[in-house]
Amino acid sequence: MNNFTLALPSKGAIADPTINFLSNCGLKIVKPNPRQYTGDIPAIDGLSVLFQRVKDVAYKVADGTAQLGITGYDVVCENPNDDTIVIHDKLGYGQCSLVVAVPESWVDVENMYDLADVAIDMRDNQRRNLRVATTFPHQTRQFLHAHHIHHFTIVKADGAIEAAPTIGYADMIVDLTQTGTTLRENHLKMLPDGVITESQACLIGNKKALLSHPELMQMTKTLLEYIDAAMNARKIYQVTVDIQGESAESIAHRILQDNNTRGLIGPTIAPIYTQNSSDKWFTATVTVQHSNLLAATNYLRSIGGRHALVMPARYVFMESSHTYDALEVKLASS
Ligand SMILES: Nc1ncnc2c1ncn2[C@@H]1O[C@H](COP(=O)(O)OP(=O)(O)OP(=O)(O)O)[C@@H](O)[C@H]1O
Ligand SMILES: O=P(O)(O)OC[C@H]1O[C@H](OP(=O)(O)OP(=O)(O)O)[C@H](O)[C@@H]1O
Repeated sequence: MNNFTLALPSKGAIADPTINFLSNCGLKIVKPNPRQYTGDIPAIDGLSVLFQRVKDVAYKVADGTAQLGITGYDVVCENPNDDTIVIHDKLGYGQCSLVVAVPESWVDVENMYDLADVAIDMRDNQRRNLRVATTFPHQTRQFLHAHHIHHFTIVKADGAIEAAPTIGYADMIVDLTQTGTTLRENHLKMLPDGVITESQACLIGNKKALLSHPELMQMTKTLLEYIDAAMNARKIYQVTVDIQGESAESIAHRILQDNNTRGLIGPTIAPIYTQNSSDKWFTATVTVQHSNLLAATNYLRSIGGRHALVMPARYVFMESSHTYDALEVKLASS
């Protein structure tokens, strides 16, 4: 089989979470040597792993060196490329936002309209542009233009962007934030309407490679089957209760009365063979959404359910991988 490459982050905020995420999906990565930048996923024959910086993951997928990659959605938005397709935009970790932040001392600046006034004021009264420090110039330009701010200069900086206004080489910043701590500690405030991109880890692919290699599509399908099934499972529990009743049908009827206990299709009910054969006991199994677990358990109690045994699901395979189905549609229309 052809060898294809999945590029993964080698360092930074989403490096370890990516390894853990894939491992939780049943896609453990085997790295023969911790110092090497390559690895394998034994569950998918013919797919190698290449560890790269988050930005390089995006570049390598765009130029086809890697056919698949996991990186931050913020990075993908910053480097738009016609050859890159976003296959899954919410892998559920690495959440952060790219935001506009100004010094806390700018008490009159509460939103993007106020910021537009500041830019005009600087231009008219100080004869200079608003200086914006960022490593995301593309999204910053687009966002500021969309908010009618045109008199600005991007100051490229490599790290510690948050210090730029204090040091004095920029007036304000555009950077990633997660908890907001770094902004606060640097006496900056984000503007409530200044969220440019909501980001999390995403799976991307090289469009041309996907369109021209059926074996790569097959590998991507396997990858997505595992990812979808593991992500579906996070929301679902299997609940089993013992319950007395005249018949399996009468118990099923009671269970089906409540939205929270209807499960994916309906309950499974089986007889329990007790020592006292005059008692008619059954065991009923239903799948329950995580958010409805307590409500479902309480309903089962209210109809006579006892001894609720709750098991987390490991995988929930639906009739097909919805993400793979969506990829086929996107590729067909591209
Ligand atoms: N709190 C966070 N702060 C920054 N990035 C985060 C955070 N949480 C998740 N991320 C994700 O992790 C990525 C940052 O990874 P990393 O720290 O390796 O980037 P970097 O510092 O720009 O890398 P490099 O120094 O190699 O250029 C972001 O692009 C984003 O998608
Ligand atoms: O809102 P917070 O939770 O404080 O997180 C935001 C900070 O985290 C990131 O830096 P990181 O520590 O990843 O290092 P970096 O500056 O090298 O990217 C980011 O660049 C911010 O500085």
